[in-house]
Amino acid sequence: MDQSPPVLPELKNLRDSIDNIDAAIIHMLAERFRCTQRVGVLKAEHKLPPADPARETRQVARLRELASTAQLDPDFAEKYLAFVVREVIRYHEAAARELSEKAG
Ligand SMILES: C=C(O[C@@H]1C=C(C(=O)O)C=C[C@H]1O)C(=O)O
Repeated sequence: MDQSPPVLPELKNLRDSIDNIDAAIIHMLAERFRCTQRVGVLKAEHKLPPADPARETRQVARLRELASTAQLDPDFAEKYLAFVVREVIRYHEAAARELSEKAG
């Protein structure tokens, strides 16, 4: 017999939406990383630095504004961006290393 407590229909509906939203976020992040991978290759080929702090400053301001409008904590939005950008820059550094190793 099923001993688990009954799950309220509203809880199940909310969890279904949460699962859909998480799936959408994963797909969007995958697309974002596809773009940034290509940016990393372009930067390596043109000897541009992996990080662009001026661009990041503009992105932080923009995301904080969007978060405020959407009633999301702007500090959380900024932390999210910093987390993602840190990973992107790691990839860009690796792309630059790979290219310079290939060039010998
Ligand atoms: C993707 C880029 O490289 C880095 C990563 C960024 C990002 O993930 O949004 C933004 C700026 C750069 O530090 C870029 O320069 O556009």
